[in-house]
Amino acid sequence: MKMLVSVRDAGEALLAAEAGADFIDLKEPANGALGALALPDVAHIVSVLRGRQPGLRISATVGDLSLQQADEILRRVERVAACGVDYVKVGLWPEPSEPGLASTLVDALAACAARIVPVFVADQGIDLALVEHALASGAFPALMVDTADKRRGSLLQRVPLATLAAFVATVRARGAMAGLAGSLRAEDSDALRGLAPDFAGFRGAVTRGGRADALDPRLVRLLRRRLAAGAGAPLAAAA
Ligand SMILES: O=C[C@H](O)COP(=O)(O)O
Repeated sequence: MKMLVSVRDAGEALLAAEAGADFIDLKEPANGALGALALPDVAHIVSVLRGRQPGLRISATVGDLSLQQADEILRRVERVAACGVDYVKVGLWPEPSEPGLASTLVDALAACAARIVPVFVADQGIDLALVEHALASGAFPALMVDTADKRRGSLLQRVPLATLAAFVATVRARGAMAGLAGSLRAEDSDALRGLAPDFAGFRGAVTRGGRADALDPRLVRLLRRRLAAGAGAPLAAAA
């Protein structure tokens, strides 16, 4: 299982890469689950990483935007992609009062030239029909799950494991990568290995004082070991 780590600047990006992150995800964690960085900052981090860690895959987000802001999302997709990232992450926030909006946005994203990773915001569960709809386009290299409310615990406690397993199986069956995130902790490693997504994403778990705090590379290394190893890799190793 690969590891995605969210970072807010070039210093954190290099620390995360050196500590074993496979995907470097550019975002401002203080601005929400998919908080966006300023475009010049995204371009700067990309150029630093390409110079020092050329093989690394880099994603960046368009920000926490609702489904009603589809035009703004599409504009930002183009601008973020132009910064040179490999993937642009776009959140799909549930909108029960307007059920067609999400699939309309998915269709518009599928038509974009950029490599987009739709992120299913799963605080109220996962719409597996929408997942299937996104996969049917064949346009997305990866699909992710994440949570918006970071105070309410790990994704693995908030969404039934059977639903997460169905998400992973459905995505992988169509040849895309499946990613899981949402306040995941080192303690979730065993369950994550059982679910076997292509990658798991972290921010809060690689900080000491909450996801807006600075990244601690020792925690990235700990997670790297816990995700790779069987049960029993010592939790205290990063202390
Ligand atoms: O993309 C992944 C997220 O940044 C994960 O953040 P989190 O671990 O604080 O939920």
